[in-house]
Amino acid sequence: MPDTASAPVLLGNQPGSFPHSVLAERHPAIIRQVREAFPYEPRQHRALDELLVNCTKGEIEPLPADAHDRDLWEAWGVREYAGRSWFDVPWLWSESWFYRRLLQAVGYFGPGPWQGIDPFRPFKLAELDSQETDEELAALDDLADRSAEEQDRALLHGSLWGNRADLGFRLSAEGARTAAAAPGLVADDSDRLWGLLSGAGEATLCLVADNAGRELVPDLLLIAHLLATGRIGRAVLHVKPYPYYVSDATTADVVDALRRLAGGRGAAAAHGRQLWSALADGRLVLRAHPFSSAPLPYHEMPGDLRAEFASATLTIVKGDLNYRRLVGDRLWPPTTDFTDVTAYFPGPVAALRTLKSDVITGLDSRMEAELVAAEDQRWRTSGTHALIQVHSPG
Ligand SMILES: O=P(O)(O)OC[C@@]1(O)O[C@H](CO)[C@@H](O)[C@@H]1O
Repeated sequence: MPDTASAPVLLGNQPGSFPHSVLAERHPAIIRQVREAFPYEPRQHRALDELLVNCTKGEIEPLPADAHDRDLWEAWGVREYAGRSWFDVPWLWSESWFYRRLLQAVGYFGPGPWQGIDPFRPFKLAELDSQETDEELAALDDLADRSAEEQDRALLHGSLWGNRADLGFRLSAEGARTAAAAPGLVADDSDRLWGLLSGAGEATLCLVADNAGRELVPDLLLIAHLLATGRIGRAVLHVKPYPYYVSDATTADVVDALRRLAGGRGAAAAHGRQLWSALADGRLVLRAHPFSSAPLPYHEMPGDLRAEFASATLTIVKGDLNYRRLVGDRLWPPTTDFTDVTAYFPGPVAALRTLKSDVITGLDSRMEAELVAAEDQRWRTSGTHALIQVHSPG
């Protein structure tokens, strides 16, 4: 890797920085919202009080001795980070740790009556039931008359811009999405993406999902379109093994999204039924790998996941957090070569992401200059810009 190894890992310890605001403001806001959304019992309120103090002023502590994933987390960093402030360890790590600890506080991992109750479900369902979702699904009916190229583009862009629908982001950036002065799409390798899916019907697509609701629905529609047009023969959809980053998709969210599609009208319902039978006959497969919610970059992925991505024709990695994990959560110079930072990835990979954190690679210098001139550094985190980047080894 040329100038890549030296870029600093993002920490949350700089007051005024975006990572610091996530730890100091977004996490307490999430605790408040979850507490208000559920009729929790006294022990959960106590645990949430403790978490609020611990995550803003305390130190990282080992998981309880009987936690099912204690050994995993010891290996993922607790052994190294225990006793340190949440603000002084990699930001990526602290954020994942927050969601793991929040689920523990509300009894998600059990045993007990609250086992498996997703603390973010009310927010996800509200979004899935919204009028915006109705409108997006109704728009599918007009797409059938368009050219194949227009359909490809519309469904790819639906999945890409669906990434703006991120509930955690909205908690701290409400109103921040003003129209962008500089171009919306800051890097666009979509021709290369379509080249990889040129379709003998035998291709396998791995799609590493990000958010549920208004992002997952267009992700599923993209998969349905690729299967229906023979661009792929099989899709593997990677979701999170447990609720994460407020709106990240789990298996339960896939089920809700498919019920929403199949229970609708017109083209949406047809796609829903198609996906339902693709699950039944194995053309669509779900995975909830523990590493999907690990606090580590993909560079450190375990062998079984590496083998799965190696065997795929293309892996599409969705969203901001997955981008941070794909390229490494570092303050790269924006013109750092995307190919260099993803050289470790075991097969062709495409990133589809709206920009919601400081991490960025693969820009050309003119684009960077244009963005800075128009918005100073706000383009990095405002969610008004997006990218499609592809790396295909060989
Ligand atoms: O992965 P997503 O849903 O696109 O975005 C996740 C996100 O909201 O969370 C992080 C801060 O908490 C940022 O990287 C990003 O803004």
